[in-house]
Amino acid sequence: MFTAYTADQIRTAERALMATLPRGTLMLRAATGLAAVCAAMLPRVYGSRVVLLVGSGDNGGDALHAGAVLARRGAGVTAVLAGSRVHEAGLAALLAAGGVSRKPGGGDDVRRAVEGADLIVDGLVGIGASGALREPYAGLAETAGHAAAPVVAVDVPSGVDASTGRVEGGAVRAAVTVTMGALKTGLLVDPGAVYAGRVELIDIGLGPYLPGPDVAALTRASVRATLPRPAAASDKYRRGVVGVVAGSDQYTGAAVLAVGGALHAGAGMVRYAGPSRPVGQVRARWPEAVVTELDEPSIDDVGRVQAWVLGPGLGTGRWARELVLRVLATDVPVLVDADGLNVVAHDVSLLRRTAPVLITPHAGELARLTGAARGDIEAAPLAHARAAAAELGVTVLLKGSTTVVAEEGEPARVNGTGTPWLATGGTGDVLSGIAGSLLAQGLGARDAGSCAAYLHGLAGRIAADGAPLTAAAVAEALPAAIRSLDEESARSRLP
Ligand SMILES: NC(=O)C1=CN([C@@H]2O[C@H](COP(=O)(O)OP(=O)(O)OC[C@H]3O[C@@H](n4cnc5c(N)ncnc54)[C@H](OP(=O)(O)O)[C@@H]3O)[C@@H](O)[C@H]2O)[C@@H](O)CC1
Ligand SMILES: Nc1ncnc2c1ncn2[C@@H]1O[C@H](COP(=O)(O)OP(=O)(O)O)[C@@H](O)[C@H]1O
Ligand SMILES: [K+]
Repeated sequence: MFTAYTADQIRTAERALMATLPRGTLMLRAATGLAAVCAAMLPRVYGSRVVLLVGSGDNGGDALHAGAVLARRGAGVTAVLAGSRVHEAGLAALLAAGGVSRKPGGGDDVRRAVEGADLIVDGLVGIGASGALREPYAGLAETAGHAAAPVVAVDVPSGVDASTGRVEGGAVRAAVTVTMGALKTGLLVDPGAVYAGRVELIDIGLGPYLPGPDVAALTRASVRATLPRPAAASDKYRRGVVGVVAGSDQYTGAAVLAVGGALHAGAGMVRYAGPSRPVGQVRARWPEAVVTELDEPSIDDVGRVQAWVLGPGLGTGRWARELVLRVLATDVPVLVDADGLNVVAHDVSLLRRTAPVLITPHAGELARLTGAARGDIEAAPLAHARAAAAELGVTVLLKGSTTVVAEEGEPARVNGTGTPWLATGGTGDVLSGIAGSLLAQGLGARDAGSCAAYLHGLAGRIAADGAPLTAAAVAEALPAAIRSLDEESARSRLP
C-alpha cells in the first residue's frame, strides 16, 4: 500500500527528523535524489542545458543543490531566481559549481533559456505554498508549459496544493515529480495527479516519524493479498453469489455490462433480475448468469444472494423506485450506482441501513445526491467524497480520472491505475458489477470499492493497449488483469 500525507503531517515529521541531524542534511539527501532522477532523464549530463526555476523557499534550495550536482557533472545550469529571497547556501553551491543565475525580469533572456533547455526543474514552491501562484511564478510556470523540454517538479508541481490536489489558477505540468520523504495527498488525487506525471519518491529517512496516513493507494501486492481466491473446498455458493438489478426495456446494455463485470470478478454465481428485453440480452450474452424475468418490480423470486448491484440502466420511474426500495430493504450489502443513485437522490435516508452500502457516483451523480455543484466536486473530489461519506453514512466511490473511495473514520483510498480510454459509455456499469462481485465474496465496502477500481483501471489498460476500448472488452480483460497481479512490473505512475 502506498501512503500519502498532508503538508502539515510532512512538516511535523520533518521537524522531528531534523532535530536529530546536522543542519542541511535533509536538503542534501533530497537534492542528491533529485539530481539522480534529472541525470537519468538526460541522454547525457555533460553538455546538456538545465534550467532551474527557483522560488524563495527550501523548494528552491533543493533545486539549486541538485543543479550544483549536475553542473559539476558538466551540465550548463541556469537558475532563474523568481523570489524576493533565495536559498543562499544553495545558490552559493550552484555558482561554485559553475552554474549561472538570472532574474525573471531580464527580458527575453529567461524565456530563451527555458525554451532552449533540455530539462526544466520546477523549484518554485513546494509544501510551503499557499493559494494561487503569484507573479512572476505564474508566468514562469506558463513559459515552462510551452517549452519542449520535460519538467521535473521538486516535491510537488508548483501551483498544486500538496494537501488536497487543488489547483487555483495555473500550475506546472510535470513529466516527473520527485517528492521528498513521503507521498503527498495532492499528488494522488485530481486535479493535482494530472499535473504530477510520474512520481518518484526520495527516501530522506522520514519513515519512522510519519503519522497514520491521510490517504492510501492500493498496490499490486495489496490487491493480490486482499482478493478472495477459491480454496480447494470452495463451491459456487460459498464463493459468493451476487444479484444484479439493472437495465430496463430502454437501457438493456447496462444490464449486460454490469453482469459481465460481476461474472469476471470472481463471484461463484451471478443472478440477474430484470424485465424481458434486458433479460433476453443477458441470456444471449452470458449463459452463465442465472436469470429471472420480472413481471413486477419484486425480487422475491430471485433467490439468495450475498450482495446486490443496484441501478445501472434501471430508469427512474415507478418500476425503478419500487426495486430500489425492495433491494435496500434486504439485509445484505448493496452497491448503488447510476439510476439507483438518481432514485435515492429524492430521499437519501433510504441509504441508511444496517448492512453496508457502497455508492459509485461520478461527479454529476454525487452533485444530485448532496446538492454540491458538479464543478466544485471536480475541483476537490477528495473533500467532497469524504463529506458525502460522513453525511450519507455510506462508503463513497467517486469516479473520475483518479477514483477516490471514502469511508468515515478511515483513510481514503485513491486509485490511478486507469487510462483516459476508459472515458467511454458503459465502463461505469462494468465497475459496479466488479465491485458488487467483490462485496458478495465477503470484502468490506472500502476494500471492494478500491480493489474494483484498481482492477477496472488495469483491465482498461489491457483492453485499450493504446487504442479505443469498449466497456465489454474491459469486463473481458479482467482475468488478465487479475493474472497480472502476479507480475513483477507495475503499470503505475507511482513508485
Ligand atoms: N523541511 C525540510 O526538512 C525539507 C524540506 N524540503 C523542501 O522544502 C520545501 C518546503 O520549503 P519551504 O517551507 O521553505 O516552502 P516552499 O514550498 O519552498 O515555498 C515557500 C515560499 O514560497 C512563497 N510562496 C508561497 N506561496 C506562494 C504563491 N502562491 N505564489 C508565489 N510564492 C509563494 C513564499 O515566499 P515569499 O512570498 O514570502 O517570498 C513562501 O515563503 C519542500 O517542499 C521540499 O521541497 C526538502 O529539502 C527536504 C527537507
Ligand atoms: N480520464 C480518465 N482516466 C481514467 N479513468 C477514467 C477517465 N474518465 C473516466 N474514467 C473511468 O471510467 C469510468 C466511467 O464511468 P461512468 O462515468 O459511470 O460511465 P458510464 O455511466 O458510461 O458507465 C469510471 O470508472 C471512471 O473512473
Ligand atoms: K515545485
